[in-house]
Amino acid sequence: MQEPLVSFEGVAKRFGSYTAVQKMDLQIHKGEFLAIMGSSGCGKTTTLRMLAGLEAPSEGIIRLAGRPINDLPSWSRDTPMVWQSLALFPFLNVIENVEFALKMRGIGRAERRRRAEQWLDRMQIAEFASRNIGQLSGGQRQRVALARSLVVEPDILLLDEPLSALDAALKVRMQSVLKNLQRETGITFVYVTHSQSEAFSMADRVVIMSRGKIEQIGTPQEIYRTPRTRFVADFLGSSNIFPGQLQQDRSGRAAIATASGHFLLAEDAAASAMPGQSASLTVLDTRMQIHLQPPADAVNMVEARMIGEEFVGATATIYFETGAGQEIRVQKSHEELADLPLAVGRSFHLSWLPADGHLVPE
Ligand SMILES: Nc1ncnc2c1ncn2[C@@H]1O[C@H](COP(=O)(O)OP(=O)(O)OP(=O)(O)O)[C@@H](O)[C@H]1O
Repeated sequence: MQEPLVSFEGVAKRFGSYTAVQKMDLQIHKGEFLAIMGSSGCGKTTTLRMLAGLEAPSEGIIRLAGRPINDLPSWSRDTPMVWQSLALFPFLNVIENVEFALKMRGIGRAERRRRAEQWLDRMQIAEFASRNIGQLSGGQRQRVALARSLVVEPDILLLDEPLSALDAALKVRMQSVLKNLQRETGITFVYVTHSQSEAFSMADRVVIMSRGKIEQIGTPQEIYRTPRTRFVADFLGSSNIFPGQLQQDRSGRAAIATASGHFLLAEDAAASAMPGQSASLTVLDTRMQIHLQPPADAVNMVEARMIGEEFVGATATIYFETGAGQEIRVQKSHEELADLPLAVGRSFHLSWLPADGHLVPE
């Protein structure tokens, strides 16, 4: 296995008596797109700032290509790292902004012009080379800022909420620009965001943080399908969560007793389930079925009253409430719902396979 490009080993950061990042262990591999995600104040930016050398860890070691960098200022490191900033120089035009870092590095005029033009071309903004920054749209500025970061060909690019100021359509376009660029150049991207759609659409791996701690690290698919903690399941918002107590049913199969009923667990979850323990069962909203009549073969089923619906593009989310007051959401395509007489107030039966349920500790 290749040595990680970056490793955080027991890294903590305190500001006075406040701990912003707790004992973090994290490895970042060369060429990967890593997103760090979490709600406001969870320590994402502090983590990025420590990597950039803008903040010194209070504890632990950060290594870059094997070398501790805790006390090594960014300019004296062997591995070039750039912090992508949107703040362009208003007194320089587009190409001068892109050339600026090369000029600072003492690269000659002809060479820096050639390289800057190459990057403007790559970002499809060559036609704006001599425009003033004030004459550009948000998305064009964003591309200039990226060209300016990438022209120095860093090994690592650090990005902190780079798309937050853009409108929804532009955001989606820039996501694919960024992802393609990262793939083509092989530059390691460490990308801080609070947006799930950004993290999940671009990153190879996602780190989910809460209150200065890593809750889960994994591919977007792993995290989406099997959130490992209650926090992650809540944060992603795509799972139904049934808090309860683990137990064995009469035939010895592992089950969970919840306010809305007893539900059987998949075999892999059953192996680690200790009867009597508190836990929550999570079931993705896309894995639940809606029936008007209870099907004879359903293993896990609950009766619930429809309380609302929401349509986004090709999918619909239908909201239900069980007799115990638990809200359940089910996401389906319009075709899948076509034969159901959906109506607010009507009762339905919701089912899922034991294999689609995952346990998270309480
Ligand atoms: N220089 C500082 N002095 C004191 N507290 C700080 C300092 N920098 C950050 N903090 C605190 O540390 C915590 C983590 O901050 P950080 O900026 O890393 O959060 P974040 O996850 O990036 O949040 P956001 O999404 O809002 O930017 C916050 O509670 C913040 O107030």
